[in-house]
Amino acid sequence: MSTPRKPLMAGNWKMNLNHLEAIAHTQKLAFALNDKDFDRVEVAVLPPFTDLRSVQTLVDGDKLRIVYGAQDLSQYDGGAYTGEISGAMLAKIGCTFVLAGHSERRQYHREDDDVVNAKVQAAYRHSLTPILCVGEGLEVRRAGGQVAHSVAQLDGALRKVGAEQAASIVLAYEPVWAIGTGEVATPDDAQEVCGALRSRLAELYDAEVAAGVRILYGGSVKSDNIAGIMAQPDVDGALIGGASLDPGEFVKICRFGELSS
Ligand SMILES: O=C(CO)COP(=O)(O)O
Repeated sequence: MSTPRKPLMAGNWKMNLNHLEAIAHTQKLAFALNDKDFDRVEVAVLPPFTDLRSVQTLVDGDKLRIVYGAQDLSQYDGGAYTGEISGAMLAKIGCTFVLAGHSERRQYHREDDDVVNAKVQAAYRHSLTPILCVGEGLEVRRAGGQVAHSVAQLDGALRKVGAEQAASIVLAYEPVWAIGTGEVATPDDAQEVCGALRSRLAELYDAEVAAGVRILYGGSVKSDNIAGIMAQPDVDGALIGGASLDPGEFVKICRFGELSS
């Protein structure tokens, strides 16, 4: 049976590329993508906040076939929260997606499941699609606790999130030990946790919700390791860090999304 889920390849630029560099990068990306026929994969970029206006201008002006989003949002909707960016601001600038619960936010900014849950709800209040990241560190992996850990993070983030909203979420399994390390999870590792996340969605909601949600893998994805990961039944795309900073390499990875659909 063919999957109804459109593959999604999302480039998380992290804290790289200023707004001028973002213009050059997006133009190269647009040229490479439009050069080929990418119909069956959704391509997203997640630039720093200060780049969003540049990216929006190019995407709108040139009708580019990419969508964009942010790497974080405030759990609050507005007011005296110095330094925060609200979901409303992101929606107004045309964001489709927003990351929630990335391990770097959990680790360096002490975001726990309650904060991640509040951010997921804030995203929905402003019609943004959360890309909810879960994944275990090395200690947990060595102890064999990767499924329990990732499922617990999913449960925490989806508290008070109804079926209609959950149906549109995107999940990303990003084992922390594989992020930026060159250590990529094996296709079986990726499938084990992505499959468990889908089963958990069926328990929390129903089979239809579970079957429709896209689940990405992230962690040292490159064009030479993505094929085996994309071949897994419960992997619907990738969240790409370092390799998304090279437009040629990113487009090559996106091509595997197209091929797998
Ligand atoms: O954290 C990631 C994407 O969100 C993965 O980063 P790398 O692809 O650089 O390992």
